[in-house]
Amino acid sequence: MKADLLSPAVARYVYEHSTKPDPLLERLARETMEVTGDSAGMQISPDQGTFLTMITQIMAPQVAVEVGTFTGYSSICIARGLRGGRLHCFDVSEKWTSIARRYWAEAGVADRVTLTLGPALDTLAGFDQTVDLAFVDADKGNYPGYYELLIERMRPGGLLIADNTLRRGHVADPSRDEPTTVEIRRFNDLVIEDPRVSVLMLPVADGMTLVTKH
Ligand SMILES: C[S@@+](CC[C@H](N)C(=O)[O-])C[C@H]1O[C@@H](n2cnc3c(N)ncnc32)[C@H](O)[C@@H]1O
Repeated sequence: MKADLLSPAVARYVYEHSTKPDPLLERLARETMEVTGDSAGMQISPDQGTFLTMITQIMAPQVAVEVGTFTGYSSICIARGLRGGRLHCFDVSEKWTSIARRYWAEAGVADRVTLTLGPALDTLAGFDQTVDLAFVDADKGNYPGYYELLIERMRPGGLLIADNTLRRGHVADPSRDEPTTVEIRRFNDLVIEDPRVSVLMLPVADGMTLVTKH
């Protein structure tokens, strides 16, 4: 459970009163742990997965984008919420996304997911569709670049969700100056100053920022 922003008792309560992942997602989480070791911590948490499926159902996007796919957990949650739209995934890792491809097939969503491999600043620059929904969960230093590329392409009323925007609460602690904390602070400041959008930070898991375009 990633929600160490809450007390353990509240985090447990929230977990117990939220829809759980199905056996396929549980198996994917287990395999990710076995195959990637410590990197498995990059995977979104079950409550975030439930949230992504719900928000995708509500938004009913024709074009959804994910930056940072890893072994596929969040992409399956988004793809499962689609009703006729497509999810375009961007990642650099052939190795990790080969696991995602296998699970997309098993989950029955492979026909609605496209994967583009390569540095996402370059590959997104060549993406020429209007974006309805975006989930950003890749290298934190490039969040400002991904944000600009996605907001430029987003329809009015579209939604961008950025993950890990609280950095375990370190963003609010001036004594913390690790590179990733500094990068995320810079991103959070940039977004709240942007007159094109409305912003809500959700203290879910490691912090998710919701950004809607006016
Ligand atoms: C935090 S993980 C994504 C976790 C995923 N959303 C999930 O739920 O399992 C970050 C991913 O970003 C990818 N990544 C890192 N740098 C990247 C870049 N410059 N361009 C595209 N993807 C990148 C990594 O390969 C990794 O798979």
